[in-house]
Amino acid sequence: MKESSLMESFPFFAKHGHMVLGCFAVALLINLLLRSCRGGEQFVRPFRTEQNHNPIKELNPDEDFSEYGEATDGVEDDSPSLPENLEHVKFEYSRPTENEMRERSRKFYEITNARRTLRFFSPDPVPRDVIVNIIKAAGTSPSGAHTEPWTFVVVSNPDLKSDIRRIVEHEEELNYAKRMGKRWTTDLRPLGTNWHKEYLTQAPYLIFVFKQDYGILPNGKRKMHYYKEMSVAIACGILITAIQYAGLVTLTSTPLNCGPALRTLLKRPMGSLRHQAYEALN
Ligand SMILES: N[C@@H](Cc1ccc(O)c(I)c1)C(=O)O
Repeated sequence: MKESSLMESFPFFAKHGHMVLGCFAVALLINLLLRSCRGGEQFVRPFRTEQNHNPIKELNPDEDFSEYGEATDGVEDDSPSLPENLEHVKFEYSRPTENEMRERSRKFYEITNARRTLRFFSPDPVPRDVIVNIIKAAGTSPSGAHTEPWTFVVVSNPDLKSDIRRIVEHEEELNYAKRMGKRWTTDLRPLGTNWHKEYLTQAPYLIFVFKQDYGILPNGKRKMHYYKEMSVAIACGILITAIQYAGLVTLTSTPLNCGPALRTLLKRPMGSLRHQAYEALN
């Protein structure tokens, strides 16, 4: 399992600083990890074909999920992962006029063009249902074989945020000092980034996005996930855009080398060999 590269599409310019004062804030951390299991507050989007199903599943962190087990079997099975008689959702469409399209695309561009990657946030609270809607929007993303290989974990607890900040700042200090190297740190200099991550305790919400390398079928077998990184990345794009559309602000970040410690803190399932080694050492 490898950590994704950090996504940085818009630099933060000091002159935009005043724009966020008084705004609601959301810090977004993207971390690509193993399949979902437990920890924090967790939202999982079910198949859209499941009618009358509450799309948000809130898991009790103390619940025992061991019954789901580890997938021990391969996928040499002739039954598909989705139901054979999968019910398809009816598509309703009415084509807008060209002028309507022009206007809608222009307005949408204006909204996306106003997004900035920020490293300071207002601690003002944001209604929880807004975050739920945003995650539901991200969960409408297309995915390989409709496997929806993602888990969103939302952290708002101040103690947990402090623990996360401690882990990230510790690793990032090493990253900047040793791991990233001269070229990388030189390229980042104009952006003014460093290992101090006050925003991790300032922002009202941290959203972790976990990649599920595979799922577990009801019969305990492994459910194959296809194009998982691409699928998760598309979902992240929708997530960020939904946050922007709601009038909130974000930082998209993948703190290098923090995966194992964050997985452990957030009680995520064992991931890479590196994570297992980390667990063994701690
Ligand atoms: N993870 C570090 C370094 C960093 C920062 C921005 C960026 O676009 C890239 I690529 C890397 C940090 O978050 O400071």
